Amino acid sequence: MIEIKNMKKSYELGDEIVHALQDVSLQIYEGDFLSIIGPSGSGKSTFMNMLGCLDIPDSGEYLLDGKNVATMKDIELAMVRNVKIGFIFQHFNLLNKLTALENVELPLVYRGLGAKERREKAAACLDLVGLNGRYQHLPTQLSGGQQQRVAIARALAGNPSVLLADEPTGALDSKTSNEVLQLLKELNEKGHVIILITHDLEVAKQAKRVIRIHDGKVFENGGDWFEPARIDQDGVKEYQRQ
Ligand SMILES: Nc1ncnc2c1ncn2[C@@H]1O[C@H](COP(=O)(O)OP(=O)(O)OP(=O)(O)O)[C@@H](O)[C@H]1O
Repeated sequence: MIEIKNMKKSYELGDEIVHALQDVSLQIYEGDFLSIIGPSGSGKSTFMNMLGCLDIPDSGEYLLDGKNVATMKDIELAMVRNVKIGFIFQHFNLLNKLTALENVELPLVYRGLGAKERREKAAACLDLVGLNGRYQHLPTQLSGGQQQRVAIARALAGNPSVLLADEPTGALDSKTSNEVLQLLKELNEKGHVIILITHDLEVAKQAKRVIRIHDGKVFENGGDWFEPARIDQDGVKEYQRQ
């Protein structure tokens, strides 16, 4: 469903060139649930921006459902983003003056859906994430976990094939984090591809596949990553596929 081939992205900073993504190749399949883990500065945000069609690489290919995203113009990118990808953020990014239902409806307004259809879809998405009975609550009247559920419902509203979650549990306590991760697992079982970006190994381990990013290069786990003795921030070489 997603195929990334030899993707490169550099930033110029004065005289220095930062190679944020170095020849990254990755396949993401129907039904996948993968996490991307890496320390600060490793290239996670850069990679997420590419995966979310928020930025374009310097070179390489990005095929989404067989279409080469890397060559699309801004307007096409915006369309792909709107239809194919649902975004979930660490700090929820809800509008505080709108109710839960109105927040979830918002992306559907941009799609030109009528009010009744919007309301029904938004309500169905809130039901799906376990928030029936909370339609009229404002974000400030909801717990952090409930706010993240609203944000997940909003991401689901447009029925995207991919959910791209950037540190979705970063602002939550561990119990609530587990509930949100459980919800993401259930959504994956229902057929959504989930890409979870995190710096937390315990969170990353919940996914079916774990991709480690380090100095702009990606490594996939070879199955023996998770022995405790081998887990440390600097042990990336140990984790490379043999
Ligand atoms: N706009 C930019 N201009 C110059 N350098 C940049 C820019 N954006 C990112 N970089 C550099 O590219 C590298 C990768 O950054 P990136 O933000 O992707 O890392 P990250 O893994 O998301 O880090 P964090 O977890 O701290 O957010 C870093 O060395 C960073 O300093």
